This record gives sequence, structure tokens and C-alpha cells, in this order.
Amino acid sequence: METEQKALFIIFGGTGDLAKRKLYPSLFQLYKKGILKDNFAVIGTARRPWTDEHLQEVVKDSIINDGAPRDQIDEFAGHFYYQSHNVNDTEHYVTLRKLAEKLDSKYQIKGNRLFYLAMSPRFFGTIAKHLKSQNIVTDEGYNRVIVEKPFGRDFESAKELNDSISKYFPEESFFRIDHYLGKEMIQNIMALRFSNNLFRAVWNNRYIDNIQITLSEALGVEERAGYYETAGALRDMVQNHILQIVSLLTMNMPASYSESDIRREKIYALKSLKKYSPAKVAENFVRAQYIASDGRVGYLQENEIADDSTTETFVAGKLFVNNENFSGVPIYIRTGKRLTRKTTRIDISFKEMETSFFDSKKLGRNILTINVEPEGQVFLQTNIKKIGQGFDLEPSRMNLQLNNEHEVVPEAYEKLLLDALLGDATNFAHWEEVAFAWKFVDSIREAWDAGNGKLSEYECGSMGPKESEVLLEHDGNHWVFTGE
Ligand SMILES: NC(=O)C1=CN([C@@H]2O[C@H](COP(=O)(O)OP(=O)(O)OC[C@H]3O[C@@H](n4cnc5c(N)ncnc54)[C@H](OP(=O)(O)O)[C@@H]3O)[C@@H](O)[C@H]2O)C=CC1
Ligand SMILES: O=C1O[C@H](COP(=O)(O)O)[C@@H](O)[C@H](O)[C@H]1O
Repeated sequence: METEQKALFIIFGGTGDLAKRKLYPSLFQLYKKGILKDNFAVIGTARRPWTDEHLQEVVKDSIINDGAPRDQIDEFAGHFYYQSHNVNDTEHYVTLRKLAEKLDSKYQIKGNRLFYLAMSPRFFGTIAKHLKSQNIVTDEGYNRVIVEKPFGRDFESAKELNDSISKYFPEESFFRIDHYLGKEMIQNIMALRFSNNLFRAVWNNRYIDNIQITLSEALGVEERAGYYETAGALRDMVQNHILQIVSLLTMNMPASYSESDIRREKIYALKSLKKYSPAKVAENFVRAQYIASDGRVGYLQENEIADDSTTETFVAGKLFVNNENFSGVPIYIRTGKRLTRKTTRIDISFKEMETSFFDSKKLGRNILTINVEPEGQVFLQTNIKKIGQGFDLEPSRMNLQLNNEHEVVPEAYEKLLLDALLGDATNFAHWEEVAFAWKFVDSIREAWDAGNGKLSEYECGSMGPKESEVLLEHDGNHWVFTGE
């Protein structure tokens, strides 16, 4: 059980979608657990002229379905204050500092400050600079800055962004959110790998034949066309979430469960990603767009999308991490919008057994599935004896349930906010991880931009274009998850 934390949160983008849907409900969960109690306050800032009362109503609306008692909701919302603020206006930071000082003293916060930048990254540098120059960072407690994605659109812009913040906030106070790292089952990867001798012993290229990572979404581009047009699936999902998962699956075992040891191994795994020549990118990566089908409009007909947009809404690829344990193991990845259904899963397919004891053709492969969403589950596909006479085999699935029958699995943002309060950056992306991931993604993007690899099409409700199937068929493999 965590103890009560004292902190002043200043949320830039306090009127935005992320604040309402994720941040306020997550802070409320921390409040219900007593981690936030008497000594905390939240300042929401944005340009629109809201009042404290209006923000408090918005906060209450965001948690109204929680089922918590009304007086608890009211007490929680009473800790919220609103400051109308244009991040480009220096004068506004003066008012913000005064409000921060007043609340610090009222709630006896002791100078601990968390600055959450929930707005467009183009403002991050300006905000960081003003926080320092206008003395909103304190000397008494800690000062931590949490930044949202997208963290750049290539290595160069990410570096610029990073430099603009790290001038004022050193790496240990700089928390780059990748919300996948807050998901329970993603955190379970290390638990499975490093706390079970059974898995640890076979987690290498002698036993693993291939790894498959699927992050499929049923939704389309929805309200985020403006952003998505500048990103596409490769930047939106592969550079961050998928490559973070790849690093957790393939890193060498860290010397200890500590931020620095885990980070070192993740960085090494990402640095070991094999880069392709442009021609090989075309062979090993597939990109595609959803077209009008299944009663739904295609990407090009979505609001605010140019008629000739070539932004990919689907990407599949074959990667290699050339480190000691994983060189030679294909890691197939795919992600896309408007696919069959929302699923996040990892399938680890083990090599076929060479044995004269059984007819090896009749043996199914062992497949370990880590299901992240919709339900957190782990399955192991095995072979067992058919009940009865003789010695025939049949496939069977072992189900390793999370022990969560009576416990609600915390939302990723709740866990990450608590980590930031505790100053633990293990589940955040370090600059070097971000940098190596961008360098890899840039090499794919540059090859595509130079005309290597065509943009394919796929139907809404499918699992992507046929080229995604062919990618695995070339190696004699197939996607374990078919969408059913
Ligand atoms: N929404 C989501 O689910 C996710 C969002 N993100 C990232 O989080 C960030 C925020 O996203 P989201 O909440 O959806 O975006 P919104 O567009 O909903 O919110 C943007 C916020 O920025 C404020 N703002 C814009 N310009 C200024 C300015 N000059 N000065 C002060 N405030 C300003 C807006 O308020 P006002 O207009 O009142 O000034 C608003 O509060 C983005 O980087 C996004 O990529 C990441 C993952 C998921
Ligand atoms: O970061 C992003 O993730 C969401 C998917 O997140 P999930 O937790 O629902 O799996 C995706 O829809 C969005 O495009 C992307 O920016």
C-alpha cells in the first residue's frame, strides 16, 4: 500500500480530451486509494475563460459513472483550480506562479510539483522555458515534467523537442509517457520472463521460432484526422508502443529490477534492431489504407482527410533484434485502424520439436499468447494425450489467469501518474530508447518516401491487406491471431 503523496499538479491542456477522459478519472482513483488525500491540488490551465467552479463540474462529470459517493466526488473536485492561460504569454505565468504558491501553502504541499503537458508538443519548449524563467519550479520539493506523445515525427524533431525540455528539466525529472508501459499485461512481460525458470530457460533463439505482435483497432481515425495525417500508423503506433513491446520481449535479463538496469537492456535491444536497405524495406514492410467497405467510409472519405492522402492506416513488418539471444528470430508486427476488432496480443511461437518419440508432424507447436486487451490473459498451447486407449495426442490450451477476480486492474494512466509521483521512471520512455526507435522508424519512412513499397488497400473489418499474410507465408508462417 502506497503512502499519501503531497503534490501540486499543473495540467497544461486542462480543458482537453485527454485530461477529461484519462487524467481526472485516474487522479480520482488515486484519491479513492488515499494516495492523494489532503495535501494535493490540481491547477488546470488552457486558454478558454473557465472558472474554478466550471472546471470542478467538468471533473465531476468525468468521474460521475464511477459509482463513488457524491460527497467523495465533491471533496475531490474541491481540490481543482482553473487558470486561464495562454502558454505563449509570459504574463500568464506570473499569475500561475502566484496561484501555485497560494495552493502550496493552503494544502501544505512542500513544493512538490508535477507539470503535465497534455497539449500539442509544439508548445513543450515554451512551457519548459517559462516554468524555469518565471520561477514556477520550486527549490523546496521536486519538479517533474510529464509529456504526452507524439514525441517528434522523426529523430531530428524528437531531438529538438528533447533538447528544448532537457535544458530545464534533467532526465531524472523528465517523464515521457507511453501509456502501453502502464498496461498490466505489458508489465507482466518482465514478470513472465524473469520470474519463471520455465520461460526464462527457453526465451531465446534456440527455442523461439517467431514472435508476433498485433495491436488492432476496430475504430477508424475518428476525431484526430489532423494529427493522424501528420503521423500514420508507423509513427503513431510502431515508433512507440510496438517498439517498446519489442524491447521488453527481447532485452537481455537486467542485472536487477531497477530503473537503470532495465533501461540499459531496453536501450541495447532497440540499438540492436536490424536496419534494412530501402529495397529490403519494400520486402519486409507492408503499408495500407482502409477503403470504403462493410458499410463504412474509407480513410480518404473521412472528415479532414485529403482526397489523395497516402497516410497509412495499417502497417505490418518483419523485424530482427540482433542481440545474443534473439538474432535470427523474426518478429512480425502489425497494427491498424478499422480492423476486425480491438485486440492487443503477443504470440510467441516455439520451434517444432525434433523427436523420434512421436511423429513430429502430428505435434502442434507450443505457442505462448500474452493477451493484453480486451482481457488480460496468458495462454499456452500445448500437446496432451487424448483421453482413453492408445497414445494419440491432441492440442490443449493452458490458461494462466491474472489473479484479479476481486481486484480491479488499474488503468494505465493511474499507474503511470503514481509512478511519476513516486519518481519512478521505469515505465516511461528514456530519451535513448526514443532516439533508437526513431532512427529505426526513420529508415522505413525514408524508404517509403523514396518510392520503395506500394500503399495497399484493405477492407474495413478485415485483418489488413493480403500482403500482410504473404509476408509470413514467405517464411512458411502464418498469423496465429486471425481476428476470430
Ligand atoms: N486524447 C487522447 O486520447 C490522447 C492524446 N494524446 C496527446 O495528448 C495531448 C493532448 O491531447 P488532447 O487532450 O486530445 O487534445 P485537445 O485538443 O483535446 O486539447 C488540447 C488542449 O490544449 C489547450 N491549448 C491549445 N492551445 C493552447 C495555448 N496556446 N495555450 C494554452 N492552452 C492551449 C486547449 O485548450 P484551449 O483551447 O482552451 O486553449 C486544450 O485544453 C496531445 O499531444 C495528444 O497527441 C496522446 C494519447 C491519447
Ligand atoms: O497512442 C495511441 O494509442 C491508441 C490506442 O491505445 P489503446 O490503449 O486503446 O490500445 C490509438 O488509438 C491512437 O491512435 C494512438 O495515438
